[in-house]
Amino acid sequence: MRTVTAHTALVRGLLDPMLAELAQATPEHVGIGHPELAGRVIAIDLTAATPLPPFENSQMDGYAVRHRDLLEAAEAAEPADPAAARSASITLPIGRTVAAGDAPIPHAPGTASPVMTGAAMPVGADTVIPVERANPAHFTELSRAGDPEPSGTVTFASTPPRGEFVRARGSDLPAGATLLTAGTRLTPARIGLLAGAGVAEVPVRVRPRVLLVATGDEVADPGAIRTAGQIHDANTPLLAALLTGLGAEVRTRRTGDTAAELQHILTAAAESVDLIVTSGGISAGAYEVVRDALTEYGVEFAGLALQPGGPQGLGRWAVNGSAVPVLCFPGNPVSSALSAELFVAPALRGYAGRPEALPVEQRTLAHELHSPLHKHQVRRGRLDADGRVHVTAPGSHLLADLAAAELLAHVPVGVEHLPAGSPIEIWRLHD
Ligand SMILES: Nc1nc2c(c(=O)[nH]1)N[C@H]1C(S)=C(S)[C@@H](COP(=O)(O)OP(=O)(O)OC[C@H]3O[C@@H](n4cnc5c(N)ncnc54)[C@H](O)[C@@H]3O)O[C@H]1N2
Ligand code: MOO
Repeated sequence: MRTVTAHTALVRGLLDPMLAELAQATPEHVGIGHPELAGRVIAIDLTAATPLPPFENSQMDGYAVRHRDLLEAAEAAEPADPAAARSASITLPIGRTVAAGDAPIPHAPGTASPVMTGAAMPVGADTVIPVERANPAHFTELSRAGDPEPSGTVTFASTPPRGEFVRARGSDLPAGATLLTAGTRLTPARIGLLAGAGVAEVPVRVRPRVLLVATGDEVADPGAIRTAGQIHDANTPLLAALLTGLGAEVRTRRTGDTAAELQHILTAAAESVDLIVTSGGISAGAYEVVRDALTEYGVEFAGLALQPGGPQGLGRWAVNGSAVPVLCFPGNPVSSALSAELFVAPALRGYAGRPEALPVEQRTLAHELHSPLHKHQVRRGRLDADGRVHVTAPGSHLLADLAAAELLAHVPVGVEHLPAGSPIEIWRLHD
């Protein structure tokens, strides 16, 4: 039996060169507001064309002043005592108002210009005093460019530090600085950064295109069961959701137990996909459509020291000059889901700029368990209130237990029995 480690290396030998090639492919350009941008991966290093913020602006609704004017007015009020001057109240004439979105205006020296949060600092002013620290503590006169000259005054109780509440041009990022490097996954905050920097179209890595083919005469569409003995297709929706969540662009097909039909599907799709994944039809039965259809094309089938997920196939669909990697998963839903998690997910996470592995923890078993001696067993389970691991039955048809699971518990090869209280490695699901 092949070990999980050996099979993983063979799968990565197929997936890694394919993904490396995709990472170098011509990037796709996705609009900055497109809902599908989140989770995509930057294809090339991006730099800031302008500084962020692009102009000096106010951090508060308040009065823009020249700090020197405050100092001079305070000294005039308390000429003999510099300490008293710092806390002397100062009255200035009100200047022109500037609102967010207005073009920058000149600041008349010796005045206090009403300024709103985000508005360009009046040119010549260097400090902002929030309106609630002024007297009156609300705006009394707002006179924008083109309005009649303002005539009132405003009083400040003391002199703030120079530059207070002014956001300097480039204080977030200077022009030419790196916004994001190639390979970075787009989180909401990173999308916000690109948008703030004025990037309209984002060059992202193309998504791996995966053809998913579920097989089996017994497998039917939702609501389409016509005879006893048929079951609903759980694997296609499950694997499609899993692979889509990993960043793949998934297309799906279903076929019965006729090898020629499966061969036809694969040949038709081979030119337009980067990976083929099949489910079912690979074990020891009489009607193993995947094994029958792919063996003659050099796809190799092996038994792994793994449960669930024992039977696996791997190779390339090499027809008409294409050589698309093919992975064949067992038909049981839990087996195919775990096969995808163990063998495909790490590579796709890496391509998507995420940590390859699920979060790993060492925990304690709440109860005893048994495992096949010569296989690596992966059990599904949950943590109790004390953080101990409870696992469910090992059957690979148990979809409800998989759906309720929050962890995978690993029992290594060579272990047949673990008593309650044993240490056990778990992988956290739902990252
Ligand atoms: N004599 C032996 N029989 C089996 C062995 C073995 O070593 N010797 N291995 C068992 C193990 S382990 C697994 S896993 C399965 C794998 O079988 P296949 O990959 O050939 O898959 P199928 O036989 O087509 O299906 C297995 C099981 O899963 C159901 N299934 C299939 N497709 C779907 C789907 N799309 N949605 C929901 N359920 C699906 C199918 O009806 C079967 O019940 O073989 C064991 N047998
Ligand atoms: O290996 Mo199978 O996947 O146990 O059910």
